[in-house]
Parts: sequence; C-alpha cells; structure tokens
Amino acid sequence: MAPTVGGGSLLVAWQLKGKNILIVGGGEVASQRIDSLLTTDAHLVVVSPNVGLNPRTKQFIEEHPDRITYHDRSFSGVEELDAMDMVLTALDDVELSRNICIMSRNAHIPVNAADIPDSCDFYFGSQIRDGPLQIMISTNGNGPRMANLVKRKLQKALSGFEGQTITKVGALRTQLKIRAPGVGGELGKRRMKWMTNLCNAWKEEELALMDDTMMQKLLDDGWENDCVPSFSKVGGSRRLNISRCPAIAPTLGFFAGALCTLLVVLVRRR
Ligand SMILES: C[C@@]1(CC(=O)O)c2cc3[nH]c(cc4nc(cc5[nH]c(cc(n2)[C@H]1CCC(=O)O)[C@@](C)(CC(=O)O)[C@@H]5CCC(=O)O)C(CC(=O)O)=C4CCC(=O)O)c(CCC(=O)O)c3CC(=O)O
Ligand SMILES: NC(=O)C1=CN([C@@H]2O[C@H](COP(=O)(O)OP(=O)(O)OC[C@H]3O[C@@H](n4cnc5c(N)ncnc54)[C@H](O)[C@@H]3O)[C@@H](O)[C@H]2O)C=CC1
Repeated sequence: MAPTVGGGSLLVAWQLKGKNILIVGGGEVASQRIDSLLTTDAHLVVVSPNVGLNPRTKQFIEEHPDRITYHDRSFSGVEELDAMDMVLTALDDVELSRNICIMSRNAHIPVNAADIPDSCDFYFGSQIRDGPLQIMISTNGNGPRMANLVKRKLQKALSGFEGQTITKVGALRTQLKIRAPGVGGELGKRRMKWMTNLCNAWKEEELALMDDTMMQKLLDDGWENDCVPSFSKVGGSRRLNISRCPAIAPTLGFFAGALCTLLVVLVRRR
C-alpha cells in the first residue's frame, strides 16, 4: 500500500511510572486495562460499584492493594479527576462516558473511552510482550479484532529469544555507558557505532547467551580496540541454556511436534 500522510496516530511507549490513572468501570474491558497498566508501575484508582466487578478486576484489586486504590461506588463527579494524569472509562453508560471525556478534556487530562473512539485522545492496541520487548498492533480504530489476528501472525514469526537478547544488550549498553560516560559528541557517535556493529554482527542467540564475563571481555578487547570480537573469541559457547518467552515458545513447540509427527508418518509410509 502507498504510504499515507496524515490520518494516523503517534506510536509511543508512554512512561507512566508513579503517575495516577483513574479507571471508571470495573467490567471486562476495565480488567484488560488494569492488566495492561500494572506493567507500567502507575498507581491505579478504580471507581465502580462492587456488584458490577468482573472476576479478574476483583482479583487484581485483591492481589495488588498497594498498586490499586478501589472505591466501591458510582462515579461521583469532576472532583474524582483531581491529581489524575490519565482517565479511562470502561462503562456500560455511554452518556456518563461522554461526560467524563468532556471533564477530562477541560482539565487537560488525556482520556480514553472504551465505547466512544471519537472522544479518545489515544487508543489501546493488541500487544506482544517479552521482557523489555513491547510490540503494539493498532488498526487506528478500524478493526480491533483484526489487530488481535495480526498479533497472532507476528507471534509465530518471533523466535521467543528476543526478550532475553534485548535484556542482555541493555545490560551491556549500561556497562558501556559507565565505562565511556557522557552524552553526545564524538564519544557518543563511537558508542552508537560500536553497539550497532555488535548487534549486526552477532546472532540473536549469541547476544542472548552473553554473561558478565563475556561482557567484560567484549568491552576490554572489543570496545577498547574499536573492534567487534566474535562470540567464541570472548568465550561464548552455544551449550549454555537460553530461555524462550513462554507466550511464544508453545507455538514453536507445536511446530516442532508437528514436524516430528510428519517425519514419523513419512518414514512409516516407506
Ligand atoms: C478504538 C478502540 C478504543 C480503545 O479501546 O482504546 C476500541 C473500540 C472498540 N472496540 C470494540 C469492540 C471490540 N474490541 C475488541 C478487542 C480489542 N479492542 C482493542 C482496542 C480498541 N477498541 C481501540 C482501537 C484499536 C484498534 O483499532 O487497533 C484491543 C486491540 C486492545 C484493548 O482493548 O486492550 C482489543 C484486542 C486485544 C487483543 O485481544 O489482543 C474486540 C475483539 C475481542 O474482544 O476479541 C471487539 C469486538 C470485535 C470488533 O469490533 O472488532 C468496540 C465495540 C464495537 C461495537 O459496538 O460494534 C469499540 C467501540 C467502537 O468501535 O465504537
Ligand atoms: N474498547 C474495547 O476494546 C471494547 C469496548 N467495548 C465497550 O466498552 C464498554 C464496557 O464494556 P464491558 O467492560 O464489557 O462492560 P461491563 O458491563 O462488563 O462493565 C461495565 C462496568 O461499568 C460499571 N459502571 C456502570 N455505571 C457506573 C458508574 N456510574 N460509575 C462507575 N462504574 C459504573 C459497572 O459496574 C461495570 O463494572 C461497553 O460500552 C462496550 O461497548 C466492548 C468491547 C471491547
């Protein structure tokens, strides 16, 4: 398809640690919102009568009393928005949802209403998470179910090692920044070039297998001499174990199982 200019939305990884999020409603959709927001280290305030709570919402409230403040009542008015950094409605009452959107906008607080796309400042999307790797699939309001189906396709294309690989690369970057501190300038350029070369040169599993000793050697022999040594040169061995993302591994396991079955059938036919 031809690239479009306009009509899209900005895809960002919104940092919400320590922010206050108000969720009005406690049903099925609210439970999905809570699930997504708990990953962000935000503080959640849920306002919803207990009778309407979905079992998962109830469970989240019980399991995370330090992260979720729960008010067993109906939405009481604009004062609920005080000190909020974000507002979400997940209600079976579209009029109330619309009013909360208006209040939030007047107070300059970003708002999402699950039932009124036109009133949302941002949309949720289908997500794939593996450690620090976060992939969001958005159809920009056109087909939420389609977002879920595209996610399944993408999950099959992933190895399941990406999360661990990125975690290790992150640890190496941190060490490199300690060894060669400073922002920007020639040093910054050199750091970026070296990291790019390493990520390009090593296989994904090799990066995932990096341990502290290998990182030390990489920095001593590689960074200090402005080169990228091979995996084996810094003591790497493929016999070490790497763990796959459980959400992705079963897919691979299924295909491995299917392949074995196919081989057995072919051998028996002969
Ligand atoms: C605009 C948006 C606002 C927002 O929620 O931020 C919105 C709005 C609405 N969704 C509705 C329906 C459904 N939503 C889902 C599922 C998801 N909806 C999600 C996001 C979004 N939904 C935002 C746009 C995202 C985008 O376009 O990419 C996902 C991706 C993320 C999440 O919610 O966390 C999550 C899948 C996560 C996953 O499984 O991976 C399903 C399927 C299912 O439940 O399996 C159905 C039924 C089938 C269908 O309609 O497709 C209706 C009622 C429509 C009606 O009455 O007919 C509205 C309101 C309207 O459209 O008027
Ligand atoms: N964005 C999305 O992904 C989707 C959106 N929807 C829409 O989202 C809305 C919510 O859907 P569900 O969570 O399935 O509904 P639900 O019926 O499970 O939950 C509604 C919740 O709102 C609470 N509530 C009602 N009046 C309230 C008030 N005055 N104050 C505080 N809480 C109040 C109820 O107690 C209940 O917890 C629906 O309008 C639906 O059309 C539905 C599916 C997906």
